[in-house]
Amino acid sequence: MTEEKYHYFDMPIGELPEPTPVSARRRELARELAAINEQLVRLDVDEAALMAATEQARALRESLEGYSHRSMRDILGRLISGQGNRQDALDMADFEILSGPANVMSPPVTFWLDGDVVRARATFGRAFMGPPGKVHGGVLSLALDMLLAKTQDFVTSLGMTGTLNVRYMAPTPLHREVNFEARLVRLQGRKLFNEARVFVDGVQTVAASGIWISSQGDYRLRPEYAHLANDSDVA
Ligand SMILES: CC(C)(COP(=O)(O)OP(=O)(O)OC[C@H]1O[C@@H](n2cnc3c(N)ncnc32)[C@H](O)[C@@H]1OP(=O)(O)O)[C@@H](O)C(=O)NCCC(=O)NCCSC(=O)Cc1ccccc1
Repeated sequence: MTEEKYHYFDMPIGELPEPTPVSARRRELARELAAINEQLVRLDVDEAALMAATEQARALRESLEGYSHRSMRDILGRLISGQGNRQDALDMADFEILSGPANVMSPPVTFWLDGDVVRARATFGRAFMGPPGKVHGGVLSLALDMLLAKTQDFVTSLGMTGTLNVRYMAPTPLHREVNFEARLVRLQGRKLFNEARVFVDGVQTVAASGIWISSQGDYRLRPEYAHLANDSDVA
C-alpha cells in the first residue's frame, strides 16, 4: 500500500492525522510534562523536595539534549511540494501552540468543523490564569486566532492573521469547559472576514472578529461550501 502524501495547503487547520507510534509517545511525554507544570503552580512543598524534583528534571532535560531536531526546512519543503509523509504532517500539527497534543503548552484546544461553523472546546487549568480563577485574556485571544484561522478550511488559499479584534464581555473561568464557535462572514479579494464567540455554560464571555490576508491570491469558496455565497454576503 502506498503511503498517503500530505500537502501543506490542503491540511485541515487544527485537525490531526492518526499519530505514528513516535507521535503517540511524544503526546504522552507532553501530557506528563504539562501535568507537572500544572502541579507546580503554588505547590506547597519544602525546599528539599523541590531540590530533588529539580535534579530529576535536569537529568531528563540533559538526556533529551543528546538528540537533534527534525529539520523544519526539510519538512516544510516536502509538504509544500505535496510530498509530505504522515510524520511530516504530524510534526507541523502536533506542536501547534494551544492545540498541539505534543506541545507542553497545550491544554489542549480541540477544533472541528460542524457544518458551516468552526467549533472548539478546551478546559484551561491553573497554568493559564490571568485574574485569580480566570483564564488570561491573551490565552483566549490566541485560541480565537487559531479558531478563526480554521474558517480558511471553507476556502482555497491560506493566509495570515491581518487583524484580530477581541471584546472581553465577562471573565472566563478556569477548570470549566470553554466552548468556541466561529464562522466565515465575507470574502473580498485576498481578505477573509470572520467572527467568533466564546461561551461557558451557555453564557457568552468573548466576541471576536478578524481579517485574514491570503498569501496565494484571492480567496475562493471551496466547491463543497459554495452555498455560503447564498447564505450571507460571502462573495
Ligand atoms: C501579509 C500581510 C498581512 C499583508 O501584507 P500584503 O500581502 O503586502 O498585503 P497588502 O498590503 O497588499 O494588502 C492586501 C489587502 O489586505 C489589506 N490589509 C493589509 N494588511 C492588513 C491587515 N493587517 N489587516 C487588515 N487588512 C489588511 C489591504 O488593505 C489590502 O486590501 P485591499 O485589497 O486594498 O482591499 C502583512 O502585513 C504581514 O505579513 N503582516 C504580519 C502578519 C502576521 O504576522 N500575523 C500574525 C502571524 S499569523 C499566525 O500566527 C497564525 C498562523 C499560524 C500558522 C500558519 C499561518 C498562520
